[in-house]
Amino acid sequence: MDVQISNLKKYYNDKLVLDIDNLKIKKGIITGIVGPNGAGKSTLLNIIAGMDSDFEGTILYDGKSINKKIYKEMTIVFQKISLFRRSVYENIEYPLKIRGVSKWERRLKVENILKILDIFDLKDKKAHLLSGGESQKVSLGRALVFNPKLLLLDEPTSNIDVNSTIVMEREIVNHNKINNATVVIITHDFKQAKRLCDEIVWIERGKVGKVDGFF
Ligand SMILES: Nc1ncnc2c1ncn2[C@@H]1O[C@H](COP(=O)(O)OP(=O)(O)OP(=O)(O)O)[C@@H](O)[C@H]1O
Repeated sequence: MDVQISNLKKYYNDKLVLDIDNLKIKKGIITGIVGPNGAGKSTLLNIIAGMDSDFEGTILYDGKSINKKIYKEMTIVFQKISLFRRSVYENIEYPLKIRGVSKWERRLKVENILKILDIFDLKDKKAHLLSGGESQKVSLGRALVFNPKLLLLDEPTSNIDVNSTIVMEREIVNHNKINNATVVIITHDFKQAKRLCDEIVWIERGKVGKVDGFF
């Protein structure tokens, strides 16, 4: 899925926090969004995710305005993780449940995700008892489990140790390659951006800037 952003303006209490004339997120690649604190990166990702409709301008997904079908084909992993007060298994199973996937197929998919993200031992643990890093891994699992066409990630490895970062990055890239999925990732880690991303968008004071010579 590609995303075309045109004439986007977003205000918080009369303050213009996003002002983007034209930005295209290309289909089937990993796009990194980088820039200083408070630049508007999370605000932009939330708008793309359809979580915030209070803006001026247009966002088109494969040329269409947001609708229920498009909404079901994408997901966002927030910077501030919000999991249900249920088991890790139930949290990861949820997106499949609401999409009408059968019970046996849900089990297959959830167990596969638990294995590939190396969190099988957390399966029965209550999500509100997880550490920050464990929660981030479960959140990525909950996002990957239904093979979203558009995966939006807001600093997904900010609390993650080196080995788990390798595992998470591997699965983000696998998802992109195997499913030809579009991935957008906000990161403050330039090395991570270089490792993962095919393109970089630099955001500063709500505007898209130049990134010549990044790679
Ligand atoms: N709910 C809100 N109400 C008012 N202002 C907000 C709100 N959310 C964000 N802002 C402001 O909008 C601007 C952009 O914030 P945003 O979180 O998008 O930045 P960011 O680039 O993601 O920053 P960081 O790198 O620190 O996560 C900031 O000035 C922030 O203070």
